[in-house]
Amino acid sequence: MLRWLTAGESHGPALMGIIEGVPAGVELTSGQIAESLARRRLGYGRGARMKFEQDVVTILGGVRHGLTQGGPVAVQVANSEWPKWEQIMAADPVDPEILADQARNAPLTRPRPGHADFTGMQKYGFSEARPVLERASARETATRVAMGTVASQFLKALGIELVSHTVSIASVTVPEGRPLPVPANVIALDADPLRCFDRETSDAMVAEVDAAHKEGETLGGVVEVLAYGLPPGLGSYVHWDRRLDSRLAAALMGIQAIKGVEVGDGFRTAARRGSAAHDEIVKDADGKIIRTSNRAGGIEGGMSIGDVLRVRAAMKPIATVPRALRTVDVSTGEPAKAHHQRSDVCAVPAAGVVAEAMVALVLAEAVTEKFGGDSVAETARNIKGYLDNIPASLDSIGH
Ligand SMILES: Cc1cc2nc3c(=O)[nH]c(=O)nc-3n(C[C@H](O)[C@H](O)[C@H](O)COP(=O)(O)O)c2cc1C
Ligand SMILES: C=C(O[C@@H]1CC(C(=O)O)=C[C@@H](OP(=O)(O)O)[C@H]1O)C(=O)O
Repeated sequence: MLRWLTAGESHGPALMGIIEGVPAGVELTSGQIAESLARRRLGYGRGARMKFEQDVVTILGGVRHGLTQGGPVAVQVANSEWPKWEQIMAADPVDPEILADQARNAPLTRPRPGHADFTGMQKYGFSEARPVLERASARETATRVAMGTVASQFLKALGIELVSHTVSIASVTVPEGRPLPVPANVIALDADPLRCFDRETSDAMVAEVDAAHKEGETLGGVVEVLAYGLPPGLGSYVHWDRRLDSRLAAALMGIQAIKGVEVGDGFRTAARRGSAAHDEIVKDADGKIIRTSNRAGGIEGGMSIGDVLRVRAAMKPIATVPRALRTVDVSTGEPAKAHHQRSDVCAVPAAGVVAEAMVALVLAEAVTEKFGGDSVAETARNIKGYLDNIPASLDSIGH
């Protein structure tokens, strides 16, 4: 069993994540987590905060000399901007006069449409939006990426590797039928301004972000996560909440601003006829059972089939639109423009890195559930034993 939790606020001293159930012997350093966090800050169209703020990683438990020890892994991501927020976000009571002096502590009474602000105030009984947005903010995804790095390192030791990339920014989309990026392409992908695998489309995406920026607009888009090297049989058809697809969908929908999830060809499959929608089972020249296509995205019946896993997530445009949206000032009851200080124009490339982390966490959980193991070597032995015992008549890809 693998479980994890995050804590911390957007402008707090640090974010914190704890992941429990990671076998011993997984290679992990704070440098690797810092590298993943740096990938999350990438992307053309992110706001000023990405430049001046820094994530400072400390592993507080569960790792010794670069290897997990089997206990919970605790990671702190400290915020280099904390000194500016020390009083406003202090855990302990602060002299109200000191707070009254700080312009950035002005009550946020103009809730932003598309954010948790308004309903969060109703639900938790706050008179302004600061306490809501501090926790609702996608700053928290830094911890998810830290937790996802632990999961990815575990998966990597078992030969499972993930790739994420940007499929579209607004209506600019990678044309259908382009080859999928593979793990060897990750460095090139991270070097692309929008983490897009198609040069021409990436150029068009940059132009789209520039145009939106100029017009005081924001953009969304679609990201895709691929997982290579999965064995068949992760997840199960026996109960809805054990299905790998339902778990992936929940994990991806749990990312701030994600409004749609697709497994394999997803919504595009719905428009096809049955004979053109599925992946036929045939024998190759060596007598191995293979699929003629991978429209299902590597999942059938809620289980991995041993082919490449492919899931997509659709992100809405950033809600803090510079050309501010209409709202009501809840302190006066008067119509107003929504609070806006700064924001990303587009955070789709970052969302891809977060989606990759969430998929890694779901897959690592599914692996520990099926194969167990107190050490990564034991997990690997258990996978081998399972694969070796699949009869020759069922010999297939991913096996
Ligand atoms: C990586 C990332 C960065 C984001 N940056 C911003 C931002 O700068 N401004 C903003 O208004 N929303 C941003 N969001 C989205 C909001 O956090 C999100 O829309 C809000 O919390 C409301 O949640 P919902 O969209 O899921 O309903 C970002 C989301 C992600 C995943
Ligand atoms: C800080 C991060 O993302 C933030 C997520 C976010 C939001 O509303 O979700 C809004 C922005 O913060 P602010 O409103 O303070 O400018 C982003 O910069 C981060 O990803 O590390």
